[in-house]
Amino acid sequence: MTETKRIVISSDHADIAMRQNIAAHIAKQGWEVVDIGPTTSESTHYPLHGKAAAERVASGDCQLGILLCGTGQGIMMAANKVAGIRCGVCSDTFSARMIREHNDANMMSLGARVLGEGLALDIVDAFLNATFEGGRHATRVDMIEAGADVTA
Ligand SMILES: O=C(CO)[C@H](O)[C@H](O)[C@H](O)COP(=O)(O)O
Repeated sequence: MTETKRIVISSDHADIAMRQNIAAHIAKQGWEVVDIGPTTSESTHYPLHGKAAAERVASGDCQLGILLCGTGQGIMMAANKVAGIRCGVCSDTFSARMIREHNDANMMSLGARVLGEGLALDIVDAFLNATFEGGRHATRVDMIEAGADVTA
């Protein structure tokens, strides 16, 4: 039996259309997409949306999450305040692949005012198609989660 793949996506007001187009793109790849972002471009606050999406991942309701705000930075900071979340901003496909392969990232954020939509979709694909390598990288991710010190 194949497990249903669920991914949460959210954003602030920076680019609703880009978020919805990314959601549709991901859905075509067999993911159940849980879009909890705002539906209008009325100004809102990225900390609220970053936290709400991160809680979906931290609870296990969704395996992965994609976030957008103007730069991707603020919403990433909000998501990373939730225990168990490892979220990075990506503006290139190499980083998007590596944060899965090496950092076991469970969320990625994008700068909707930084990226064109074509590049954003390629970055999303790189993130979704990569797999955590484990090994020495698992040791390091465990250190992140434990808040390990250099003297430990
Ligand atoms: O980029 C962001 C946070 O890192 C957000 O998208 C904010 O909206 C950004 O700070 C711009 O704010 P504004 O209210 O849209 O001018």
